[in-house]
This record gives sequence, C-alpha cells and structure tokens, in this order.
Amino acid sequence: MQKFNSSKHPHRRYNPLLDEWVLVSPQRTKRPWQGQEEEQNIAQCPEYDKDCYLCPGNTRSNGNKNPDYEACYVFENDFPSLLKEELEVTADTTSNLMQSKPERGINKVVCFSPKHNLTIPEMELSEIEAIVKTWKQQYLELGAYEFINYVQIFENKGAVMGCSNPHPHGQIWSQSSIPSKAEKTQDNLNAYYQKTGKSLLEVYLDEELLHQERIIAENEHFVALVPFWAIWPYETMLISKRHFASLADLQPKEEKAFAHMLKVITVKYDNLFKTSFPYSSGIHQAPTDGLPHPEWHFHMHFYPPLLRSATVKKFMVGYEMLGEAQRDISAEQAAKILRELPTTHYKSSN
Ligand SMILES: O=C1CCN([C@@H]2O[C@H](COP(=O)(O)O)[C@@H](O)[C@H]2O)C(=O)N1
Repeated sequence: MQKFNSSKHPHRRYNPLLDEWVLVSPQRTKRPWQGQEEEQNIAQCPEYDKDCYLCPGNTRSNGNKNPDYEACYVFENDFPSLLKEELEVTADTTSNLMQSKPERGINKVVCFSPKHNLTIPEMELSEIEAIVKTWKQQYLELGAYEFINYVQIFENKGAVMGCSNPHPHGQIWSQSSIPSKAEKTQDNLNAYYQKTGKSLLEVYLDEELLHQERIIAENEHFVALVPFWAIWPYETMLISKRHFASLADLQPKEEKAFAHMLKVITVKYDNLFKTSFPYSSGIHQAPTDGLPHPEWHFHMHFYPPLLRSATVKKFMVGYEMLGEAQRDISAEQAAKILRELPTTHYKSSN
C-alpha cells in the first residue's frame, strides 16, 4: 500500500473555527481549463468620476450629497439591508421547523479615499491607517447602540465580487443578532477557551509560526498566513499576535501594524496575477453585547475567487454545495507563492 502524502493525495482538513471539513485534492492542479474566462476589467478609472455615487461632492442616487471629503467618508446606506426601527412582534404562529424573527440593524458605507481609482494596495500607509481608525471608530459608535450586538466590517472588491462601484469602499452591517458564521466561530472559540483557558487562534498561530510553511508575512503585531483549512485557492487570514477581542482593544502601534499587514497582503495579491485582485474580506471580532468575551481573538479573513489567472475563478458549486468545500492547490503551495511575491506593487515606479 502506498504511503499517504498530503502534497500528492486527496485528504480532508478540519476547520476548528467553523467546525467544518474541506476536501483537498492536490493531484488535480494539472487539469486543463476550457471553461468560463472572466474578461479582465482593465478599463482605467479616472481619479474623479462625475457619475460616481461615492465620489466627493457628488449627489447619491437618493438625492443625498456627499461632502468634499478628503480622507475616509462614512454614510448610512441609502438602500440598507436592515432597518433601525423596532417592530411590534405579534404572537408567534410558525412551527419549530419554520422559525423567523424580526432583525434590526444599521448599515454603513465606508469610502476609503476620495480618489475614485485608488485601491488599498496602492495607498500610502497613512491612508490605510485612516481606514483602520475609521473602522475602529465605527465599531465603537455602532456597538454603543443598545440594540446592536454585532458589527460586521467587510469589503467586496472587484466587479467579479458583485461590487457595484470601483470607487474604493467597504461596508459595515451592524445588527441585533450575531450572524451565523460569527456565532459558529464564537461557539468554537468559546468551547476551546472553556476547555483550555487559552485562545484557540493564539495556540494555532504559535504552531503556524513554528512550522512556517503557511506563513506569508509577519510584523511585530500581526501575521498573514494561508490557514491550514483554507477553502478559496488564495484565501488568507491576518491574525493579531496579542490575544485581544476587538478593534476596541487595538493599541496605536497595532493600528499601524494592522495597516502595514493590509498593505502587504493586498500588494502581494495584486502582484499574483498582475491585476487588481478581487476579494471579499472581513473582520471577525467580539460582539458588542456588553458581555466579556475572553474567547475572542481579533482576526481578518480574505476570500479571493481567482484560481489560476486574472480571468479564471473558482466556483463553489456542485459537490461544494452538496458535500463540502473542496480545493486543488494546497494551502502550503498557495502560501509559498504568496510569500515569494514582492511587497512592491507591480504598478509602482520605485
Ligand atoms: O447612492 C448610493 C449608491 C450605493 N449605495 C450603497 O453602496 C453600497 C456599495 O457597496 P457594494 O458595491 O460593495 O455593493 C451598496 O450597499 C449600496 O446600497 C448607497 O447607499 N447609495
């Protein structure tokens, strides 16, 4: 019988944050591709677009006017997925199998820069630090509402991610409940913490730093890596070295280090296929329910769709919808490729 080799043979990996498995098939990376190719959106954007709803001084689609902002600009989403108003709940008529409940929340749009054509990897560190400070301020402000118990900060970047506008921006959806993925993460972090008195991600990070094979970059306060259980080909995580629960605890030096690591990972991403690299990214951190959350360990996920070029993306369909997530290229191979990419943006002159 042949000896199992994880870089050659199919195997499943366990994700302790979501209590799920992923199928890894490293032997499939050579299969030919005659499927869909996403045409590359290489149209060069101007620094200001008079028709852009997010550009400074422009009027948004519902008539609200943006100020001539010079750094980050935050406004309440004109088409929110959640509403602030409290609703009177009538008697519950559904069965146990059909449960539903009203959900309140506040949606914000965060414009990262007044420049329509700037992206995070092309920003100065000071501009990225301004985004981090804005995220922290929004987390504190939204978390202070008594009916807001969870704040999801995220960015959909690139048309292929359904992003409706190339202007650099992200969103914040804050709400009364803890949404499913954050709740599953919290349950698993808490189970580990109750059992060991330790932070699952702190112990995990120590092991990864020992192995080094999935590490992409590190600075004094943060590590960028491809998680052992990664699903998307170039999925990564930014994990704080210190065990703290949320942006509320981020110290000034950590703010700078977080901004630096955001720059490093997004520059490497753009350098991978020499294109503006699409992704959905988001921060997972403690709820704002006023309870102590010693189990939470601040971290950020990057879920990029591209598979092997600027125009070939991974699809989570078929077996992944019915069985479980599956990937070809291994986490170790993806980490090595990202680790070896330069931290100078391919478009920069210097
Ligand atoms: O005039 C506008 C246009 C877009 N928006 C909001 O901006 C958000 C754009 O974010 P995405 O491109 O990631 O979908 C989207 O949620 C949309 O509702 C406004 O609030 N006002």
